[in-house]
Amino acid sequence: MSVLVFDLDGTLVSSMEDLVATLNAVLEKAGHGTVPQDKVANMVGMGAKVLLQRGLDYLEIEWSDETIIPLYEDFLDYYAANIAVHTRPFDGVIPALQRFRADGWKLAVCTNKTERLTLPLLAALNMTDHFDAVVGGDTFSVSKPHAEPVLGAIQRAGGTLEGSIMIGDSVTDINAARAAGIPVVAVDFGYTPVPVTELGPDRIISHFDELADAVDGLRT
Ligand SMILES: O=C(O)COP(=O)(O)O
Ligand SMILES: [Mg+2]
Repeated sequence: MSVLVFDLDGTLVSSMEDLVATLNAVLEKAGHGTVPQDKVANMVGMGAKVLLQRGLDYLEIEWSDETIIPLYEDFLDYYAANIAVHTRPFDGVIPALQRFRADGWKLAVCTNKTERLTLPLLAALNMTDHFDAVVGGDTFSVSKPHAEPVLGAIQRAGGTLEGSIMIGDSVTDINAARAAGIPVVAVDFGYTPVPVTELGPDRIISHFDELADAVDGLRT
């Protein structure tokens, strides 16, 4: 059976407001000021530690692997306590997941968000049961754009590489899909500094209602 492998932030869920609130709460508490929301959209996709690093770079504050640690712990705590204040699945996501599953697809999440945040977020949004496997940024020793988490998600979902498709919102997802050797559908409403039209995905959709046609087009 083939697997649809979904990215999480910016693909399945609109999480920007909660990510911005968390990032800025942590930075402010440390006396570093805040980052505007439209800038944060370009910083998401490689997990919370990289988000903090990019936020500090934007504010021109020097950081080291060591000075990031307490900020990262604060981030995990604050975000865990405020994980779905504004975060919701994008329009059409849930019915699309239900339809694909009814059609015999296996479904997986492959995100660079750490498992410790991914699992509670999916639970808070009642989305856990839609998936046959959930892979986070720390499930394997490497994260997207490496192939391993994508391949691991397919394997854990009980599917085959053949016929499987990745759905994501950024270059990280597109490169991970390429590395795994599967086609990729990009959503154009996610979080990426470079528009997906410039990243060469196999298909682009603007709404989850378009995913079935995109998937059909990749299978014929
Ligand atoms: O940066 C993150 O926290 C994770 O982002 P992703 O779900 O788009 O992989
Ligand atoms: Mg994403």
